[in-house]
Amino acid sequence: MLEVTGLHAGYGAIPVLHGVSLAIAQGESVGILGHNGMGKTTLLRTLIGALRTTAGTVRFGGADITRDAPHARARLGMAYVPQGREIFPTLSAMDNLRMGLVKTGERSMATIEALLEDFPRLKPLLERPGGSLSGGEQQLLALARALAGKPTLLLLDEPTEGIQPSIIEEIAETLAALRDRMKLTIVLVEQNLEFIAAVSQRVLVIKRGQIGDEIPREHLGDFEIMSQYTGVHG
Ligand SMILES: Nc1ncnc2c1ncn2[C@@H]1O[C@H](COP(=O)(O)OP(=O)(O)OP(=O)(O)O)[C@@H](O)[C@H]1O
Repeated sequence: MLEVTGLHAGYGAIPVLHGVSLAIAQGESVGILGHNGMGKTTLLRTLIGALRTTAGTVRFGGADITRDAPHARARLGMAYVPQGREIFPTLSAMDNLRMGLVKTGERSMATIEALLEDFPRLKPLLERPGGSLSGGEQQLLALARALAGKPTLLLLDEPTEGIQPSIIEEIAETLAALRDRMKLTIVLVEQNLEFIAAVSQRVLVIKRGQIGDEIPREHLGDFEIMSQYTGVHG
């Protein structure tokens, strides 16, 4: 479904990605593990088209989208939950969710009502301003808002950053359930070993702007071994 070949990108004259190649099948959930500054956010921003690809190709659902603008990629089914979540702080949680419908133009609330069954923690919070929710609640809201647009590929940038452990576990369970039920394809960049192991079927390691090792499936969840691949500790 997503095929990236020899991807280069950066900021002005500063190169950050030096030939990233990866292939992700429909319905697969792939984690990309890496330290701060290794290019995780840059990779996701290049995949959604917010940063220009300077060399290489991105194919999505068989089409070459390397030069497509972000809105065109969104229309094809890509959704992105950025680091920091970008909830509209003064809009209510419900209005934040409604913003997620803009992509499909849906007017009825059926999608949101169905989604809330997967996000029960949001139900009593819907009238509150988005900015008054805790970090974990905002992350759940950002996920639900992204899913309201009915994406086929969900790109997540460090969803556990700054979030208390009890909600991290809930977010992992919610994502794993959605992945299994909706056959969502997920690309998750993270440095939280436990979370990435709970959500991903495969984990790739990014180092200095390139994909290095793939951690063998049998080692997912063995945090000592995982940390040897990256130097990231659980
Ligand atoms: N807007 C920018 N202008 C110039 N350099 C940038 C910019 N954003 C990021 N960088 C640099 O690009 C490199 C990769 O950053 P990136 O944010 O992709 O890393 P990351 O792996 O996501 O790390 P983090 O977890 O800290 O966000 C870093 O050296 C960073 O300083």
